[in-house]
Amino acid sequence: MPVEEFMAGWISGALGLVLGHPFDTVKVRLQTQTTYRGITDCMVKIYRHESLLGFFKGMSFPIASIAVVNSVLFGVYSNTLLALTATSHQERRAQPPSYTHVFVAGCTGGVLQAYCLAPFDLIKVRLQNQTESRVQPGSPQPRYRGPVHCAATIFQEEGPRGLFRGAWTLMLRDTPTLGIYFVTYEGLCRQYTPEGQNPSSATVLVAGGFAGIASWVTATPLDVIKSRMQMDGLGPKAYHGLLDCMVSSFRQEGLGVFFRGLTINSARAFPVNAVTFLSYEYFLYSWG
Ligand SMILES: CN(C)C(=N)NCCC[C@H](N)C(=O)O
Repeated sequence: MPVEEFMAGWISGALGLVLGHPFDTVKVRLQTQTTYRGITDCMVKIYRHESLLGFFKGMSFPIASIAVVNSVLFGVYSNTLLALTATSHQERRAQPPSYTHVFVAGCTGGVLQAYCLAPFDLIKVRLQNQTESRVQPGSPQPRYRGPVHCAATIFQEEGPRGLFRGAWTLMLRDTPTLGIYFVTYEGLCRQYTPEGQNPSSATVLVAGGFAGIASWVTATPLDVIKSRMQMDGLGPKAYHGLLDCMVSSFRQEGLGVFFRGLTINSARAFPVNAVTFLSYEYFLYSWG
């Protein structure tokens, strides 16, 4: 099993993550809290109350976890394509796989990465939703002191299964959307690259960016529900499951609730995934 794909997936994921984390914090706040009037209001309030550090809350853990998550995604994707088409990454430019194979491989990567991502994502969302200031003396102590304390507290208060709160929704979100992610990337690369050649860096950047947007636009409705289910372990339970969360969010806030964070998700997706794909292709090319 080629391990380069796993390594390249890890490093490229980490680069994309640092770039996109401030956008991600704003998105999570907009999806789960009703105190903000929009993206600008949310950004101004975070900056005033929590300083620049507020945008980077909950980032240390994803940096560690991206090693697992992104390497699983790209490694499983590429190795599934290898199993389906018997072509390696280098051979695929001359013998491109069918879009059905690309979609199936993307979905397979999506299921497995969602399973690994679930506890890390839960901790990230809980930490991002703490609005207490770290820099103002005398302000109230946040519930979680950091990622390890957060994991231990969830384990104690909500049990081991608590660490997988929202995992099904995450899997439903990621399985088809990661198929869409890789199909969009492949489609755009093929469209703008002469047959048999490798795509240029500009093509990889644009195709990666649009792959990110296409997948996040389709992922946003379940992303909102996933974030709400993850926050539901705190205090009295508001939802009896995924369907109940969808129905009661719709009843209380209308159809628009499923598109909360869509703009910020798309704005974040372009640079993050442009950098992710560019560095992924670069590492595979230089190690190849
Ligand atoms: C729609 N979904 C779930 C994705 N496209 N997932 C792939 C993750 C890529 C990158 N780390 C990111 O966070 O955008």
